[in-house]
Amino acid sequence: MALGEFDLIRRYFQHPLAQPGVHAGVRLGNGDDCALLQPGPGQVLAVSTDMLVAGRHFFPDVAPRALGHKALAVNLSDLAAMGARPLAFVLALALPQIDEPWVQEFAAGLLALADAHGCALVGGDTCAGPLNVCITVFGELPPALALRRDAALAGDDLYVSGSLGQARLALEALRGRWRLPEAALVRCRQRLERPEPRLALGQGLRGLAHAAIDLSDGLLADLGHVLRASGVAAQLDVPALLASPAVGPDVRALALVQPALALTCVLAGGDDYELLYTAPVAARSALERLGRELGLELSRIGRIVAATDAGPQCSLVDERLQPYALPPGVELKGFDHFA
Ligand SMILES: Nc1ncnc2c1ncn2[C@@H]1O[C@H](COP(=O)(O)OP(=O)(O)O)[C@@H](O)[C@H]1O
Ligand SMILES: Cc1ncc(C[n+]2csc(CCOP(=O)(O)OP(=O)(O)O)c2C)c(N)n1
Ligand SMILES: [Mg+2]
Repeated sequence: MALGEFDLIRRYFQHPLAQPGVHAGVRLGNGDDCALLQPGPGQVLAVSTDMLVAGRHFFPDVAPRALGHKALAVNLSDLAAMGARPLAFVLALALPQIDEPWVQEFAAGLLALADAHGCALVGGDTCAGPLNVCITVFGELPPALALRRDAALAGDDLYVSGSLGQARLALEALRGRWRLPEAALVRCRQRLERPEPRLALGQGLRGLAHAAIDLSDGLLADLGHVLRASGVAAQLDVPALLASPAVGPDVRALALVQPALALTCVLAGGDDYELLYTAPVAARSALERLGRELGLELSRIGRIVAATDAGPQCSLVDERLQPYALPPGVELKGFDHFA
C-alpha cells in the first residue's frame, strides 16, 4: 500500500528535537495548527526563508541526502549572516510522487544538519507537485547585535571567510562547460551540494563586525547589496584576494590555465555560502583570534570608503589602489533569477 501524506510526515518528519520539553526554544512542535516558539530572554526572533526549485537550484537527480542538507544549509547561512543562533525551522515540500527511499535519504540529510545545529523541525506542509523544497528558519539574537546589511562604515576593513568559487566550478563541470580532474570535481561538487553554514563565525562576529551578508549570488553582487544598504562604496584589493586563502587550490589551479574563468568563479561564482563582512580596523587582532579559534580562514580583501558621485560602487584596485585591469572574458554579474 502506498504511503499517505500523514503517514509520510509521521514516519520521516517527526523530529525528536521538536518533542515536548526537549528544546528550550520550542514550546510546541508539529501536529497542531501552529508551532509555538520561545526565544530566550532579551532575544528576538530572526526569520528567513529560501526555496530550492528543481532544475533551478539543483539538478533533479541530485543525491536526496545532499538536497536535504543543502535546503537547510542555505537557510542557516542567512541566520549566520545575521549573527543569529538557530532555534527551529518549517519545511514546505512538494513531491512529484512518494518515493520512500528518496524521502528517507532526504530526511536523513536534512535532520543530520538540523541536529548538528540544534535547529528543530517544528512544522511544514507537504503536497504533490513539481519537486520544490522551501524552508523557513527561526533563530534568536539580542537585537542590538544583529549584523545588518546597512551597517558598513567608511574606514571598515572588508573580509570574506573560507574559500570562493568551487561551487561555480562544479556547476561549470557538471554542465560540461569545463573538464575537471576527478578528485577536483569531487571536492568542488561537495561545496556545491553540501555547503556548511558559517554559524559559529556569524555568532563570533557579534560585537566585532559592522555589516555582514552570506554569499549566495556571487561576491560582487552580494557586496553590492551591502554597499547600497549602507550608502557606501568599496575598494576590492584584487591582488590581496587572489593571494589569500579565499582562492583555494582547485580555483588556483584553474587560474593557471583559464584565468578569466577562475576570476569569474571567485568574483561572481554563486552558491558559496561564505560570509562577507566589514569590521573596524580596531577589530583586526580579535578577528585573527576568532579565525584561529574556529579553524577558519578569514581573508582581508579590501575596505569600505565613502560613496562618491559614482554611487555605492565597488572598484577593483591593485596594490597601489590603481584600477585593476581584468583579463577579457571575466563575467562579473551575479546570479539573478529573472535577468
Ligand atoms: N516574495 C517576497 N516577499 C517579501 N519579501 C521578499 C520576497 N522575496 C524576497 N524578499 C526579501 O528581499 C530581501 C532579499 O532577498 P534575497 O536576495 O532572497 O535574500 P537572501 O540572499 O538573504 O536570501 C530579503 O530581505 C527577503 O526577505
Ligand atoms: C541546476 C543548478 N543551476 C544553477 C545553479 C546556480 N544557482 C542557482 S540559484 C543560485 C543563487 C542562489 O539562489 P537564490 O535563490 O538567489 O538564493 P538567495 O540569494 O535568495 O539566498 C545559484 C548560484 C545551481 N546551484 N544548480
Ligand atoms: Mg533568498
